Amino acid sequence: MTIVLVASGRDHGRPGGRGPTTGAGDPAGELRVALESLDPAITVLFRQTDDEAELISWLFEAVEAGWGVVLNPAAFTHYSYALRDAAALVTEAGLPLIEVHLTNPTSRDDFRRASVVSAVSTGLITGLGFDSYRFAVRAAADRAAVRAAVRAASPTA
Ligand SMILES: O=C1C[C@@](O)(C(=O)O)C[C@@H](O)[C@@H]1O
Repeated sequence: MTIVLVASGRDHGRPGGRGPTTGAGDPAGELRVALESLDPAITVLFRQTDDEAELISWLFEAVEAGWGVVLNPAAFTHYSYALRDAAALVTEAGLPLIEVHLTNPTSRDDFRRASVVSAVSTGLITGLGFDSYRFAVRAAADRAAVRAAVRAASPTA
């Protein structure tokens, strides 16, 4: 089962940082350790950028490939209707999209109280640092597995 982890935000992509590296590279540091504890049947692909158009293109790619998505939209969370529409295509295709925030944005600035992505996300995990990614990958993989099982039991579902 393949889950693509799509992250924006400079902290996530810093060379030698704790989060995903750029492109499809290996994760660094804490995130690698966290994801190594997951089920080996789950393949996690990493994508990191601060470019909105690139983020959107990766959501289109997930729809075409049938991948579940873990998405940290960083500040795009709070205003990007373009990203929201692309996220909606993922969930409308029956694929899980788990929105992730390392912090709890609602306890920060007022403008962070609203997420324009949450209404179309399968679920939301916030405030658990890098564990947010681990739980989100787990949730996306579980959702995809349940859907596959339901489809196998009832091909018209
Ligand atoms: O860039 C980020 C990081 C963030 O998405 C998080 O992971 O906590 C929360 C956002 O509000 C902020 O703009």
